[in-house]
Amino acid sequence: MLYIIGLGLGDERDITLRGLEAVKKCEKVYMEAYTSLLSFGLSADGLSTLEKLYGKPITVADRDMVEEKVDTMLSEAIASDVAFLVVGDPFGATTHTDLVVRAKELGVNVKVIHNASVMNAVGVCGLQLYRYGETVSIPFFTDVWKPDSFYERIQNNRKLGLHTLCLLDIRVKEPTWESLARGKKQYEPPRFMTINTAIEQLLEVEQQRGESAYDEETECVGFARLGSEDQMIVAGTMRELLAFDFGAPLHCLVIIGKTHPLEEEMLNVYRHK
Ligand SMILES: C[S@@+](CC[C@H](N)C(=O)[O-])C[C@H]1O[C@@H](n2cnc3c(N)ncnc32)[C@H](O)[C@@H]1O
Repeated sequence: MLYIIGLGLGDERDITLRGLEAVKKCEKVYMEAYTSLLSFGLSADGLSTLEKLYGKPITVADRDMVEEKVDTMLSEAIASDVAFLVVGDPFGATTHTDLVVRAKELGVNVKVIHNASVMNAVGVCGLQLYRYGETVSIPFFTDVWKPDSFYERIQNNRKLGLHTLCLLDIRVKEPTWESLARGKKQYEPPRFMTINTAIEQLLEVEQQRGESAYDEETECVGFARLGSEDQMIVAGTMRELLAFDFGAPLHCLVIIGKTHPLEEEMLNVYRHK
């Protein structure tokens, strides 16, 4: 059996009882470590906290492993119980549907154990979850690569008065261009996009497109480390949030659409002072 288990957003204690029971009976435990991270990170210490709680070693499954060596994990799950841990919910934002499809093709039984996701935790700011449009991802720009397909999506959401959740790029174990050219992979240090960088990039694209999808005065909410003890939630204009220090990752941003009075009342709790 392959158990795909959501860990929630805060720390090791956010796993559900059902999730913990499943992990405890699994012979092998993998942890997906490239689409999100727990608030205490994936440092040696962070992992050993998880390992201590579960009473067994964890294999960190990076992008290479999940994309290239997934069949090894699945063949283990034919004969024994294997856990695949995902921070947040396994089907929140990045869905691991490809893994489920591949497992089914190989005749592996799959059980999913859900948990909280960034997709619902943003509800804490008071903006109603059913008033959101398409979620967008903001990738890190380089000098020569500035993909901006998020712009139309934000524009469309805003035309309909809907809020937009912007998920911010995470670069973990990305091979450097030079190493790819040499054929021997070397990796860049991990990078997590801040709300400040996201807003800079959003405004850069608006300046180029000039279609007034949003501007410096557009109201947003910035979230850092949602679900952890020191989570930070600040509502303000893009200009205000651009200068605000949200601290350690992970960050995400909501661009506010048309609001209901009750949403406004709740947003006031988080207004930038
Ligand atoms: C692929 S999504 C998260 C998927 C995860 N499985 C889930 O359900 O939450 C990753 C992005 O969500 C945002 N994110 C995830 N956890 C967060 C948190 N605790 N606080 C703020 N943003 C978070 C960040 O922008 C991050 O780059």
